[in-house]
Amino acid sequence: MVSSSNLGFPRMSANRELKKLVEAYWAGKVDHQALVDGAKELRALHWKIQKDAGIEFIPSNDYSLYDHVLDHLFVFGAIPSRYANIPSSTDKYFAMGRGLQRPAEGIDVPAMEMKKWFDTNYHYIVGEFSPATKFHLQDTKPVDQYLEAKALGIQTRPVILGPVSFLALGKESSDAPAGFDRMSLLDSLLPVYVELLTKLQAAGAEWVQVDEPILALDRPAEYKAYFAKAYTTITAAAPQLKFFLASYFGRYSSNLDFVADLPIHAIHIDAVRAPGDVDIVVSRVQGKTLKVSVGVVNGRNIWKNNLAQSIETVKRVIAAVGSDRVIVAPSCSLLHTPHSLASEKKMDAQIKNWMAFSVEKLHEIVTIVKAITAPGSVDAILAENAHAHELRKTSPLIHNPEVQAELKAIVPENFRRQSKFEVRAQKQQQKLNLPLYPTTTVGSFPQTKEVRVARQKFKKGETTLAQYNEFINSEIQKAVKFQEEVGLDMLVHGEFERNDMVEYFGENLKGYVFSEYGWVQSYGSRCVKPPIIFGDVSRPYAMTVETSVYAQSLTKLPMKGMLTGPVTMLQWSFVRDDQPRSETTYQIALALRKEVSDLAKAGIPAIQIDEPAIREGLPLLKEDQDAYLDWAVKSFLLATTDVPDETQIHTHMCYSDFNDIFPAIQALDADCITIENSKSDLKLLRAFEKYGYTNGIGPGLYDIHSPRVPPADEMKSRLNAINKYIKTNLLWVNPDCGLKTRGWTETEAALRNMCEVAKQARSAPIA
Ligand SMILES: CN1c2c(nc(N)[nH]c2=O)NC[C@@H]1CNc1ccc(C(=O)N[C@@H](CCC(=O)N[C@@H](CCC(=O)N[C@@H](CCC(=O)O)C(=O)O)C(=O)O)C(=O)O)cc1
Ligand SMILES: N[C@@H](CCS)C(=O)O
Ligand SMILES: [Zn+2]
Repeated sequence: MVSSSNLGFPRMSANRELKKLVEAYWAGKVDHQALVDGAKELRALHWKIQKDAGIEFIPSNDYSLYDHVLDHLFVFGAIPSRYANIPSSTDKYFAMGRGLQRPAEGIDVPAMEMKKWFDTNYHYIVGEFSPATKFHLQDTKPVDQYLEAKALGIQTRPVILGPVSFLALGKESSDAPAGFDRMSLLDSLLPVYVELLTKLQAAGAEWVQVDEPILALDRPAEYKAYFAKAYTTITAAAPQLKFFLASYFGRYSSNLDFVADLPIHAIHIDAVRAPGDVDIVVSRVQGKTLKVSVGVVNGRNIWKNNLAQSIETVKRVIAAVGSDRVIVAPSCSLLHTPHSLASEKKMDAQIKNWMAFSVEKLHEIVTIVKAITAPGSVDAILAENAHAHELRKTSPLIHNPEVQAELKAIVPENFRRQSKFEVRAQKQQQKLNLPLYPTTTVGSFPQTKEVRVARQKFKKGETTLAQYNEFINSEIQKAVKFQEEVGLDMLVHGEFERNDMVEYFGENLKGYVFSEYGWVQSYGSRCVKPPIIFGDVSRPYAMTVETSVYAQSLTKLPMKGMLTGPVTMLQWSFVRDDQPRSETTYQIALALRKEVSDLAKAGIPAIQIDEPAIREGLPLLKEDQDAYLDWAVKSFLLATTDVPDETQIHTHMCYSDFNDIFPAIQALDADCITIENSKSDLKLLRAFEKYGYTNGIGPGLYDIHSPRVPPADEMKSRLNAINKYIKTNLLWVNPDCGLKTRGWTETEAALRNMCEVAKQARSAPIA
């Protein structure tokens, strides 16, 4: 009989309980036992939600206090030596994720690198591997959490990151010898997987979900052998366990040639991103016994499933392989969608009726199964679902003829600045008169509790708009004064008025709605609340001009306006699924073009249009990438080119590997790009040199995700290293990213060090 399954449940819970718990632990407000007990309670609640919804295959070990890749590094003992002398195991775990500075104990370790999890806004911790890496099972979290659920009467399917993805998603550590390939560690890693799987088998697990999302990427030929070796070894070692292999976020593509022949018991298809894979996989598994998990419910978006369509897809698979071999599932883990719609009391009821968050998605999965196993039993739900889809399709809320007309009127000149960079740079320097190694920041200053509480009070109606604005203006005044004092050359207003760099604009643009509780984990305890694009996007009023003009009025130094770029606005929102992503992005770009132009007209000399998500949005398979880069670059250009040469356009990118999109970065033609760099081991800079990047560039001098204050010497040697690759006249000095997650004390110490480093560099500039 066809069965229902989930691949992973969001960890934060309905009101970000996990975030609050972990942060309370870090702040010393609760002890270790409270952390352990609190997390256990949340897991129990989440298992119960899934069981009550009627899900048969419920995941365990999908839960994590920080990140599931970090959990695996910890479980397999892949802990870099710099963390060795942190005595407590929990502190060590968190230090790997976020760094730790305890001068009294002689502890000062930066965090490990974070990277985007495929094309999502979730960040994972990047493993570091060298010939010295010695794997051992140093923690049994997957077994412990399986037993925890079992004790509650819930048989779960533990989720583990597969051995090939585990290594592939890491990197060679900086002390690894040249030519060392981390995949060569597979042989020494497999025995530890075997040990873990044997323990899971002994504990009573029937199935294990092995995630190998690396299969959604183009893989070199060697991967066939890696997978064959890994899966022959681990399946043979735990013969009573059934292996559910999951890849998601895209097509198996040519990887299917070897995946279908692995000795596994079920294979998952992301039927939302890769609908074509359904028939391809089905034909490849004909004559075999393995089950097919059909991921028809979208784990990456919040729209209601088209149940009739999904039922048809599942029935097609059943017809081909038989109902006993079919599993209905979300397309990927539900980690990337918010907890439940039930908490949303303020959202427009019509639009809310088009949506499903994680809990509702579980019910969709079960409804699809019931529609097949007990025909007629869910007819009312199916009718309601069809009606909601019909209403959405024909809703006047969605379409705006003015926006459509503006899109049609775009001409090629709208994608070009007036002059080339060299000409613009001269005019800008005449106006700005910046020193060599000009210092700046990426935009945000600490979003303190005070700022957030002030916004919360205003939103609740406890303070007036005038009071809120007065508060924000006083924060801007403090930030401007602070920047002048520490010696920065180009200032920012600090982004205090923004809850988030995307959500804020979503709240101001037409065509968007936003949720109250639609939180999604971004990294560690940090969450984002992606706004929801439901219709044509337009700008009803200038969104940032007043604030930037106010900030500029407080100083003689140049002020940088601050906007979020069109691709990032798209990528970090839940987007409409009824038109191509490119079309939605052009709509956002048109709205931003008006804002950029208004800022320039208001006398703001520099405008930064952040595009941190441009690399994240890159399609996973090479054959799809050029088309994306074409519209992504054009969208940025559309947003940024309606300004005179004298206006300096900045952009900013972070937390991705940018090497493979270099030509596109150059094509953005920004006057300056500030880019996350401090943990990139100079790889990024080599690419800037290799591709002969011609415009201004500010590679980050320090990591901003850790409370650790970078010593001046550390930044000085980083700047010297950078200067070997980037010409001095193009070089800017700045942190990796915005400072919103930092406190003022460490921000001041770090920026003072940074400005001092720039000052010293000016006294002996490298030609
Ligand atoms: C640059 N990054 C961003 C990404 N995606 C985005 N959408 N935005 C980004 O900035 N992706 C890549 C990186 C990820 N980095 C970060 C960095 C920091 C955060 C973060 O700090 N998130 C906050 C939530 C931010 C927010 O929306 N705050 C609201 C609501 C505040 C709140 O919780 N209020 C409390 C009351 C106040 C209090 O007691 O503190 C409440 O409602 O209970 C606001 O400021 O108004 C986080 O806390 O996780 C995310 C990604
Ligand atoms: N301007 C934003 C960019 C973050 S990627 C900030 O400073 O927070
Ligand atoms: Zn950034």
